[in-house]
Amino acid sequence: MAPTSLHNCPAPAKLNLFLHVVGRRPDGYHLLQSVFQLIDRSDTLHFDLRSDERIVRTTDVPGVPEEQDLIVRALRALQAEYQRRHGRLPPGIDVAVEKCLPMGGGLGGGSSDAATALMAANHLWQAGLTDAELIALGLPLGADIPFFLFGATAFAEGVGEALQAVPGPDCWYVVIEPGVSVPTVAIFTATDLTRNTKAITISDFSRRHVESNDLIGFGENDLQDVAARLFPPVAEAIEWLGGYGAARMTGSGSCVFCAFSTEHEAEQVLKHVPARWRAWKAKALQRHPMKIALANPFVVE
Ligand SMILES: C[C@@](CO)(OP(=O)(O)O)[C@H](O)COP(=O)(O)OP(=O)(O)OC[C@H]1O[C@@H](n2ccc(N)nc2=O)[C@H](O)[C@@H]1O
Ligand SMILES: Nc1ncnc2c1ncn2[C@@H]1O[C@H](COP(=O)(O)OP(=O)(O)O)[C@@H](O)[C@H]1O
Repeated sequence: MAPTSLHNCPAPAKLNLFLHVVGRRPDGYHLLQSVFQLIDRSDTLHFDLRSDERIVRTTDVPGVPEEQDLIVRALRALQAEYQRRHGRLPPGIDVAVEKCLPMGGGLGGGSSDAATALMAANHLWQAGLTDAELIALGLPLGADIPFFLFGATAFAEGVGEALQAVPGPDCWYVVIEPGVSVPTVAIFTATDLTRNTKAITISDFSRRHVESNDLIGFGENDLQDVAARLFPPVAEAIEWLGGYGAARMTGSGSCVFCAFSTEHEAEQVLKHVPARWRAWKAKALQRHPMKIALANPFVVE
């Protein structure tokens, strides 16, 4: 029997270990190449089936009206797909969200929340959609959603929807939140954005990543210079963290990270982070924790 609630569901953050802009689609969207890495810093979501058919967010998310919340939009998209397949709506869901991940941080929090919601509702409704079908539902809502549904370290192409598994690093990260929210659109519309990095193949990536011989590995974040120019705290955080290793921005910013071999090394760096920034350590995850939980009936419910 399917459960009627799923509580304490993790929606982990991602880091873009590198992010290249390799071209543009005819509709103006930028073609990217990136490696996405899950980390163990998460929002937490709670789901309860309702006796009617409404999707209701029961917690306030400052700055995100309920109707615009990617969680609510993802659940409604899956509800409509269920109706198309079964000729009736499944029960509604109350969803509560505890935000931990900063918005506009490049950690993919909103997309991860939506992906966790799709996985949870697919289970609660016994809707039976495959990962590929959930990815097709999620992609129009946000380009990072397919990665979270994929659920493991991935080499991503297109706008982020063409995903192939790559071995994930076994390391710890120090992540600094520079205290600014970067709107993705502001970075992609900048005239000085580099849009012509040479595309590589996944085997180029694997070889050059090993050759690069440092933990952060191959590549650059092509969005970083624009974000650092428009948002000076991003530049300051990169410069400060760069004193301890190769520091890089994730996604379109604002967060900045550096990789370390051990938790202890990450803790030592954290002790010195200037008080004006929130900073934390996180471990690289090999697999999405929600996928692990849903594959094990004794963990969920
Ligand atoms: C850059 C990345 C990398 O992981 O992540 P974040 O930093 O947001 O986490 C993503 O590709 C973010 O994709 P997504 O989350 O869909 O971006 P949105 O905020 O919806 O995009 C806002 C606007 O940026 C432009 N945009 C976005 C993605 C892309 N590949 N090309 C674009 O040109 C479009 O004009 C779009 O309307
Ligand atoms: N559940 C949600 N959590 C966070 N942001 C959301 C959510 N739903 C919609 N959004 C919108 O998505 C934007 C990007 O947020 P987020 O995904 O956390 O950052 P980023 O895209 O930089 O990784 C927010 O500014 C907000 O307007």
